[in-house]
Amino acid sequence: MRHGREIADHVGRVMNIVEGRGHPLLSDPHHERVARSWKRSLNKHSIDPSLSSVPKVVTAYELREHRDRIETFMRIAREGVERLHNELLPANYCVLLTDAAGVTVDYRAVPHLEREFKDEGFRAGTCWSEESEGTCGVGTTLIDRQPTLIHRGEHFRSHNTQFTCSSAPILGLQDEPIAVLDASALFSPDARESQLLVFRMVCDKARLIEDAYAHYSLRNHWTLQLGQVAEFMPVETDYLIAFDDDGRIIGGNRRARNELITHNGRRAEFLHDLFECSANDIMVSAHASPGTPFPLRMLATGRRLFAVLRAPNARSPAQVTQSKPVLTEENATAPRGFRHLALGDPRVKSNVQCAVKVANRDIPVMLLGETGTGKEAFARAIHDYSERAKQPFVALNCAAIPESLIESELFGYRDGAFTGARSKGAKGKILQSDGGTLFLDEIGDMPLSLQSRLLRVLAEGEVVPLGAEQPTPVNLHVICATHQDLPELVRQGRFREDLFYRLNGASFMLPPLRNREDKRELIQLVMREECAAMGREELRIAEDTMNRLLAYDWPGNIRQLRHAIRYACAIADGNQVAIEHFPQELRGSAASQARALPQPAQQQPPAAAPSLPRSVAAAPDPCELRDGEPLNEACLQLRQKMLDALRRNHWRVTETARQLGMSRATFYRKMARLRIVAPNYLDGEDSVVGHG
Ligand SMILES: Nc1ncnc2c1ncn2[C@@H]1O[C@H](COP(=O)(O)OP(=O)(O)OP(=O)(O)O)[C@@H](O)[C@H]1O
Repeated sequence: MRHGREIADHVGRVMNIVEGRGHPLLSDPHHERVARSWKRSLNKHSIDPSLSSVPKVVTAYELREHRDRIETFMRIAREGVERLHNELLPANYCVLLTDAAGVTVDYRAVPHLEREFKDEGFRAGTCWSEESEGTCGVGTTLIDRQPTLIHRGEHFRSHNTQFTCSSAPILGLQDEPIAVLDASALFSPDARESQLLVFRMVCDKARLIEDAYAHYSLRNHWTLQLGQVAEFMPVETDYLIAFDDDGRIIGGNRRARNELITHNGRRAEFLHDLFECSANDIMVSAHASPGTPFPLRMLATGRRLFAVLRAPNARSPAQVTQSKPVLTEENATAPRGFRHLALGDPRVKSNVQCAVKVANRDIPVMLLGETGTGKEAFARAIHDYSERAKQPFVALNCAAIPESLIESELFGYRDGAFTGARSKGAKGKILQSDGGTLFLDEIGDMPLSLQSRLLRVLAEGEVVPLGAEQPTPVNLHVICATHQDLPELVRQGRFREDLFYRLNGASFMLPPLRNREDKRELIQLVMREECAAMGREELRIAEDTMNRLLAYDWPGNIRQLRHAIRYACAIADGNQVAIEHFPQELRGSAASQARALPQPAQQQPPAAAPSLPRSVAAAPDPCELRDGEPLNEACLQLRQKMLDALRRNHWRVTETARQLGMSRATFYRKMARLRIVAPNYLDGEDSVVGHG
């Protein structure tokens, strides 16, 4: 109950302001806002400032209607409201969430003060709009769409002049108010400053809820989550930007709308209007290291941010095929999942066109091509495009693990199936990929004895783990890959013919890098990815270096390209990557190949220093090959011998070279000449390709 004297003083202050007799507080922008609100309350809403009745409460039926209208939002907001309530409870603040009409749809009381708050009108259903209450935290926030602290005598109605209310708006994607979050206390110190911390807490929680709802509202689009510090990205969204398959900006959270998307009064339409790269580049960077923040630079300001890309929530395959294909350049017509692979090479393009047709037909796929041509990347793209995308993609490289282990790796085993088995058994790769895709790399290295067991899995859709008696049903899409000539292995009796036909539902030959027509685009793309990963976006490839990279024959294909570029980017000091920054085998070879390229005399690169001991380098080599020349019979035999020995030794080069009576350097040189590259390009002391 307010005393008559207090009410009279309050009304006197209000009238002084409203009737323009001034007040010292008016110099402050906050008090200017309060004054404007007081004027609205009196002149527009015709509210009596002396009124001391409790606020209006809507009926239970009306409250249900108010809640129903924002049911989903309330579900998302609940966590934020709860957290604020828990934080402020010890200080005797109640927390409320109102809708855009100012009606309290969610209310958290202070248990030991519940009656007092209720008597003053704090409860579910109370309407705190400015039209009803005059100046108050919620009402003035809704009108100004700004966080507002209305402290004690700043309220308009005398009934509310003991309260302190910190309120913050929660806006939708079009800046329309959805709700207001508010924390109020019945009693507080006189000084307004005593409330600034609570005010800050309310603003932060309102932002948290608004961002969570923006994430939800934009879930069916591509979204970029952006932040200033990579390490903060997983826990806090600074900016959120959504875009469509064309790279056109759909919207974003409030900070992104105000600070990024609209700059100097102009609204960016596409991602490339905003960043120094295209949507295509962003897709590629994100694909290279899923879930890891990658750097992006703002076009207008040069400011660097970190980004994480999130794919749209699952769309039906029909929607995916109808959705306009992404991006601007060569790959504009490639379907989702394949865009980073198809950069303009006609063979890759036709592979992609065919792959999308079989992706959802459960037709086994066989991928052929030299090592490092991107067979696994292609297999993943098929999986990502297919309806199985949300299920596991499980890969097994049959050449990379000893024969004796393939069986348990693939089929799994029950507890105690063999000596050394883990006591709880293990789910093999086949069962791990149940519902998804099993990628069998280097299928030509699958031991004959296991080929028949694999055939049974494919034919009968069930697997019997080692030591188990009963088969377990399994549903998987098998994609296999090999760089070997499988029909030849079939002829030699090393690969089962029936398994070959079972696996070969649709086959795709991935071209070697040296024959790809989009070699330049691939080099640029890998360069961008590697630079982004190192945070060295300023690095560029000099044109003469590019020519030499284009002329090199890349026996290890895209894998070798990626490693070479990664190495060069790490070595280069300035802004340019030059040929001397690349690994030795590339410098030597590129130098000789580049001689054929027409180059202005002054741009001739310096001859690369020979890397091999003179005696070895000078020795006549029966396997000396010119660019693109097929391997002759002698070379093929030596290649097979080296490959067999490498596999026996699990690709340990030093050991293999020793067994074959060659120095390590000679062995490396022959590997390069004979286009042998390890299935997994190992790093470290025994790396199969030495740099330097
Ligand atoms: N289109 C592409 N664009 C960029 N990078 C690619 C592309 N295709 C493959 N890569 C990269 O090349 C490397 C080798 O790719 P992947 O493992 O798919 O080749 P592979 O043919 O399966 O090799 P292997 O036969 O030795 O198993 C990986 O680092 C991959 O990221």
